[in-house]
Amino acid sequence: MPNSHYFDQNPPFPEDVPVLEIPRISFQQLQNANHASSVSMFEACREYGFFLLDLNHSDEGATLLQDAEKMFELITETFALGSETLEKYAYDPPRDLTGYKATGKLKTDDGKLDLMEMYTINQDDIVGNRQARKNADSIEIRRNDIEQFMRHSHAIVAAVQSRLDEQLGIRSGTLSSLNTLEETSDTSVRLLRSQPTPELQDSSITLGGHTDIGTMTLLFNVIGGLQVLPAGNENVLGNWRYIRPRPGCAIINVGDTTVEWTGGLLRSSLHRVIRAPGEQGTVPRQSVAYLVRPCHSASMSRLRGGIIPPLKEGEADETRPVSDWAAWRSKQIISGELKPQTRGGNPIVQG
Ligand SMILES: O=C(O)CCC(=O)C(=O)O
Ligand SMILES: [Fe+2]
Repeated sequence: MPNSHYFDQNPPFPEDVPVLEIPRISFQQLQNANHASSVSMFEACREYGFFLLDLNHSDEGATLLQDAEKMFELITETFALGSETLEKYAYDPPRDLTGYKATGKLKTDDGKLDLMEMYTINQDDIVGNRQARKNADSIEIRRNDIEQFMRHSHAIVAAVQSRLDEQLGIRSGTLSSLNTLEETSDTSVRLLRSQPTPELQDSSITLGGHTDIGTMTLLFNVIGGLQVLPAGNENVLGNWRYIRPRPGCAIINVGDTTVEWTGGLLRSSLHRVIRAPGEQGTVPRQSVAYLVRPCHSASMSRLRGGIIPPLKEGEADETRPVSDWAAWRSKQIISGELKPQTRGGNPIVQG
């Protein structure tokens, strides 16, 4: 998470583990439409599908760091309720992913079961786009804090998307207009927590390999364990790289929906969470993700204009509504028809 005191309270990230060196992009520079920062951010979204967003030196960034601290407090309060209480708010997959997910509900890549507890809170519930849902008490008490975190995260993602619009050469505001807070969507705040597992191997998987299905994800964590499989690498243990959490920074990653919209120019990378490296594996791990999904009314079809490649002969536009598309993809993954893998990152074809 956010601020350095959280990092100081925990064992350090070890120096001797393989790390993916993703660029650290200053949010202040992106706000100022700094050209070099926008280009680096765009290139990172194409090459890695991930970058670090440095929130220092920006008022909006500082506010979001404070909001994220409150979400970390909320994680502690929520999971302290215990799984028996939280089961009353259990999620109902595949129809409804909001609510509590206990450990052991998902298959991991090694054929075992996941070790991550999650509680997912839907945007519409929090901003009032639909009738409020009854959540665990810890969440009900902090509705206002959650709304602030959501609105501020959303504004930061929208600012990033504006720079992507420019780099893609499409009309300003295009990407963010497809995932507004004003319309219903499956956008959510996800609270994640895993307990240390001293009895298990260092490489034990906490949350299996996946790509995020939505448009973009903004993530705060303090303890390592998040890993990315860099594009072009076979999915074997030695090829995965850690993303090192940094104080004052959020981790941003591109989701599958943006890959669709950009005709595969941007990349959504395969990532997972394994047991935290070194001494960090001895403490509980918390993270908060803001997972942006397109509005229910948005289209999944490829955007037109700029450097986005037009559909080739024989290629059909995606016409399914966003919810059907997401349900179809989840079903393919659950049934094993589609192995989750890195998508997009295609070369730019000069017209
Ligand atoms: O906990 C993390 O660091 C990553 C979580 C994640 O990838 C997700 O919730 O989609
Ligand atoms: Fe993810």
